[in-house]
Amino acid sequence: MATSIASFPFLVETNAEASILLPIKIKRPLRFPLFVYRPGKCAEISNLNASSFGHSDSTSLNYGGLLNGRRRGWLWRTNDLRAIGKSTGISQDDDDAEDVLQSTIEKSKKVLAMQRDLLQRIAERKKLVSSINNDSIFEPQVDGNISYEFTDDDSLSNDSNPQNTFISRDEAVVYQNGGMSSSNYIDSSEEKLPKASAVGINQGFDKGLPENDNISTPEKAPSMLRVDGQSEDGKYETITLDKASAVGINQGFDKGLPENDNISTPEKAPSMLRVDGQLEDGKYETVTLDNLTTYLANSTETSPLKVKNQDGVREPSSLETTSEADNVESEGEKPLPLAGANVMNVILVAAECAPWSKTGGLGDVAGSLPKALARRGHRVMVVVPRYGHYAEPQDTGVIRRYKVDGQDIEVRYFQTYIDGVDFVFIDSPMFRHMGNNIYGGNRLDILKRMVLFCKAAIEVPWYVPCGGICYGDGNLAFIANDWHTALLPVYLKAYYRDHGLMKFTRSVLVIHNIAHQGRGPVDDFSYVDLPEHYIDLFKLYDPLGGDHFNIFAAGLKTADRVVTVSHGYSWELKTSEGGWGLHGMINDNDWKLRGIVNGIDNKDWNPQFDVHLKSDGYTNYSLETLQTGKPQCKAALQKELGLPIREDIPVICFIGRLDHQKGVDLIAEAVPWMVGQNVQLVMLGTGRPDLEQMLRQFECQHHDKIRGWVGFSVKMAHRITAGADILLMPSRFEPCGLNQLYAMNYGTVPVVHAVGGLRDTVQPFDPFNETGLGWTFDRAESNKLIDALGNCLLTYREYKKSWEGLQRRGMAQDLSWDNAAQQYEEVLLAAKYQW
Ligand SMILES: Nc1ncnc2c1ncn2[C@@H]1O[C@H](COP(=O)(O)OP(=O)(O)O[C@H]2O[C@H](CO)[C@@H](O)[C@H](O)[C@H]2O)[C@@H](O)[C@H]1O
Repeated sequence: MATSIASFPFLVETNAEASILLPIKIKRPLRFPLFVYRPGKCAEISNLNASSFGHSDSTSLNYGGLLNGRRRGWLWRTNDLRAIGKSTGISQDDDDAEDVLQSTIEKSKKVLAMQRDLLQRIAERKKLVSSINNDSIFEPQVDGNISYEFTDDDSLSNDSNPQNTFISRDEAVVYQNGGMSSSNYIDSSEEKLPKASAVGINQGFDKGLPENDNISTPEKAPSMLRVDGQSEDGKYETITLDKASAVGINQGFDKGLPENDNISTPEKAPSMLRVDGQLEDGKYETVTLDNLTTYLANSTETSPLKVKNQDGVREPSSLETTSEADNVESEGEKPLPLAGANVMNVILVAAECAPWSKTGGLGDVAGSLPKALARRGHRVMVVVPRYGHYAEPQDTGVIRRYKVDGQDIEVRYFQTYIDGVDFVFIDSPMFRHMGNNIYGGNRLDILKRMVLFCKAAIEVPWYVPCGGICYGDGNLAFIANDWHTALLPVYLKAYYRDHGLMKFTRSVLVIHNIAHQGRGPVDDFSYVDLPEHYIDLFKLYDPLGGDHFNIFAAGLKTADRVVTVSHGYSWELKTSEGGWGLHGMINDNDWKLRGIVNGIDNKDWNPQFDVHLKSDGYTNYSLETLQTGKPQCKAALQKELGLPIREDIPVICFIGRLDHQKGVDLIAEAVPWMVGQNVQLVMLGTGRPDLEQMLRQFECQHHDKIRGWVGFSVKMAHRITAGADILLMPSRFEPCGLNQLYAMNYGTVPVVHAVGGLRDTVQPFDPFNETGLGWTFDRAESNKLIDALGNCLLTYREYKKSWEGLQRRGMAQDLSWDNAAQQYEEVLLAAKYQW
């Protein structure tokens, strides 16, 4: 019986031209040729032919390797595959072939068993996750690491304890991409890492495995595959495969297995694993683990695999499967991505991105919005400067040079793939060692850094392969953020679109804070390196300073669409008070402006999973355990800060930048009143030196009631949010505000100035109807703050049920990014179809 390649949709035959993974942990000489790519030198791909390994058979046999984790690998001997499928030129009645056949059947069974195990673990994890939070937006992680080891008997073996097998530091996998660049995805910072879990993704072999079964190479076999996964320890792993390794992801098991050996597909398997493939015709496909089994199951002869091409359009591939896939129980049709046919390539460009770099809310947004867009099915990248040495990103080997102020500056690109998002870091001496002083230096220093950053970021889709494939400039939208990257839309136009390049690339500019605009004297124009006539975009008349140079202005005019981070702020931006000199222009461009309220990262900022609540007496809690968990966190906070541990005393907190915007001076004015209220006040912030000093002074003066923590501590921000009862946000203006969202998610009741995003997100408490989420006051004045806080304290003390209702309503909200991501998608689409 002939078995066509349709049974093995991912099973491909490699040839000498194909790049190949380094096999790892080979315990005895291989008997087969091995193509080895040596890092950095594609010319050194060497064909270690059969004789190199003491084997006389010169038949081109290959090893497919799928590196798991960052360290673990397994090897698949193509010879075996041929033995079951394709005539290799080796006599099929050869005893060896029979042996190989038998061993392959054995291996197949093992692989199936492992797959079952993986799926079971996935199902368990999924059950756990769904029991934790039905509404949770975060993606469950795979902890079912299945490993394959190339053992002495040349068989694929499964290590029952996946944590036990590792490859050493110098064992690496490198891919080579068209000679343009190479990327080493192995993180050498860890001595030992768990093995990959993706290798268990297959659907079996062929029953019976007839002697002369052929395996033919599909016309359009994936030439580059990538598997990304998150392991139990939270480490991320990226594996790039080529054709040779694609054999590891195969399909079709099963003949010869017991009748009831069906594989159950969990309702929704974790999507932490992703397989990206590029077809030979340049088309691109993505399979995540959450859809992989369905993907495979659906890919019958009559239902060809759906693939996503580089333009994001899903279309059938020539890869097909046989009805063997029917042996896998699928729980239903794989739904299309939420974005449907609208999937796009999206690149968010920002000056900071949590957790690597963060000075405020922009970092949070850059770290979490892209993940929500990716969950909708878009191919998403974040580009951010590399301010220090970060553990996850690896050097892609891509080097480019850009002119800044007449000098050629070299940049390198680092890359990692986490939660469905490619994070690309631009490395240059100009960014390096900035640490957390991201915006340090004088005006021109920052300007030059941003010129370099925007120039380098815009060409990432051309030059930086992610998972082996560059994004390209078709069906692509950039999301630039604040003035730091407002040059990007301008460069897109001036350098590219004006010259017929990047014709299908669009830009969206997000206003997080209009107060910072990248202003300077008109002469600053010489630093941005643009044709003379572009100066008009930057020139702005200011009643105070006359004509000046304004980067935000140029970005707002040039971007295809503009978003700001709440509806309230989009309205305020158009007023002379809220527009900070740009209101006229924003009014002129009103047609392309939209307000979208930020979401929060439900994984990082979730009291149920918060990693900062796992020690020092803190505890994770949820709506169900609010009444015990939150008081425990409060006591732990009081203890950590050296305050009296008193459950009955309300803890009021403030977290944020110490500047005019945040209204911390209004809190200062209210402090004399507050200390008479038998409350505790905890303030965390950095910023203006005078305000920092003020915090210290309050702590000295009222040591039994006030703590002023001067510094930037993410851990303390989380702990304070969990342990406090009340959050104060008397911001003078607040485009969105994230702290009030975090607070509500933690059952901490906000008292806010009703402005911008604060007004949008904190519905005032109505004691008659028991509705609302907190207290608001309508003017940024300390007496207004005192009024609102007074009512809040009264409710806290006298109306416990109402208080609990406030907490619960806050926690029950869906504050996730999913809703916002959908709205961003609409904006991206509008930009896409805009000419
Ligand atoms: N000392 C400290 N230690 C630890 N963490 C600290 C800290 N000071 C601040 N943070 C953290 O920084 C973030 C601040 O976010 P915000 O949205 O409140 O303000 P920001 O003004 O920076 O952001 C701008 O952009 C965001 C995103 O769009 C808008 O929400 C906002 O209105 C706009 O002003 C929060 O995650 C907070 O916990």
